[in-house]
Amino acid sequence: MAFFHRAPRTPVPQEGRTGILLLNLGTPDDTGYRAVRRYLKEFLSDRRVIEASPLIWQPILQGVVLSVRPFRSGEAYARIWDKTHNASPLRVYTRAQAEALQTRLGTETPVAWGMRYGRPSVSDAVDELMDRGCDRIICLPLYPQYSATTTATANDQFFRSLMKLRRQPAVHTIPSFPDHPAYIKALENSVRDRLADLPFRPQRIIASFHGLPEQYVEAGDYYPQDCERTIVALRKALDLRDEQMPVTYQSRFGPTEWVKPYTAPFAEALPAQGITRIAVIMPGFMADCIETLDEIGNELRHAFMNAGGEEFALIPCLNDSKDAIDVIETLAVQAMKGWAT
Ligand SMILES: C=CC1=C(C)c2cc3[nH]c(cc4nc(cc5[nH]c(cc1n2)c(C)c5CCC(=O)O)C(CCC(=O)O)=C4C)c(C)c3C=C
Ligand SMILES: [Fe+2]
Ligand SMILES: [Fe+2]
Repeated sequence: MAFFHRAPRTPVPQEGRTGILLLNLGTPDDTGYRAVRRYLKEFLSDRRVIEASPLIWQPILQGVVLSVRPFRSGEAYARIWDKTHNASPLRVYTRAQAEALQTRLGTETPVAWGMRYGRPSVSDAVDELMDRGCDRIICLPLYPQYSATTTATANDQFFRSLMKLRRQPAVHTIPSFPDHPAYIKALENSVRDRLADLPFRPQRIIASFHGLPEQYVEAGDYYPQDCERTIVALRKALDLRDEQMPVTYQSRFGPTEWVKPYTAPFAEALPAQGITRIAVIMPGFMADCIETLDEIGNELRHAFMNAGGEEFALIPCLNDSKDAIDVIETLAVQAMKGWAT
């Protein structure tokens, strides 16, 4: 096989035609053992995600982790599966975001979406944009806060997909946007809308972010600083004091220390302090997924109620709301201006 891939199927790309590539993490194709195992194997073999030497990690992954975890995760995925679309919420919302952005930008600016792990692959999404005549691609990893385990590996996969192209597009990657005004406005609106619907007034709005191993932060991953930037801006927009919107970290994986405080013990300790009514927002996720709907919406809710909590509300992620598309469109249009002639 030739080293270089085929030329784009559209032989002459249109000079200056820009395509937008939305990237997200990835998700299994169904909730069965095989599909979840395939997804976890690809995800947890990424050395950006698990930095331990493969000589040590791969036997553990192939042995105990991939024997046990697909069953447990498959049950969790089944609880939150979108039965209308027969897909996981992360896939449903990422696709909806891409379609809504396409409608906003019009057919002259093609939009495609891809997943770092699983399908549709980043490479298929790049092919799609090039087939639609793009000679420039703006890549937007859908992570408001930077982490090497998410943003950087999404970009890695994007660059990998370009490696073998004979006719390579010009590229632009959009950086994290932890306190971009459009993003903070969208979060502010989502909190105000949800609170207006609630039959109670939460004493705390916990801001729960996906966690990260401490070691990665010590080595220079500035994810917690980006999370802080988001919350400082959001508290200001909502006129909240620090203690009214505490920051916590969820989704710990494995035995090592992760960034603290951990969401579950933090929330479970609140009823003993007289805090029995809470809401939870998860601003690290642009779309609802297993981590928000099951770990927080199901598991944390039960844990909090069992610890003496009385009221618990989940603030949905931005998903395919008008505000979410405003954020994505603003970022894309700002990036396109950098290429304006
Ligand atoms: C060492 C393991 C993990 C690191 C580091 C990690 C970082 C990280 N992840 C997200 C966003 C998401 N993670 C999701 C699921 C998920 N994450 C891990 C492990 C690590 N994540 C696992 C094993 C899983 C799979 C679910 C499970 O088996 O429990 C998801 C949801 C995917 C879905 O299909 O719904 C997202 C989104 C961030 C933002 C992050 C670092 C900051
Ligand atoms: Fe994760
Ligand atoms: Fe989780």
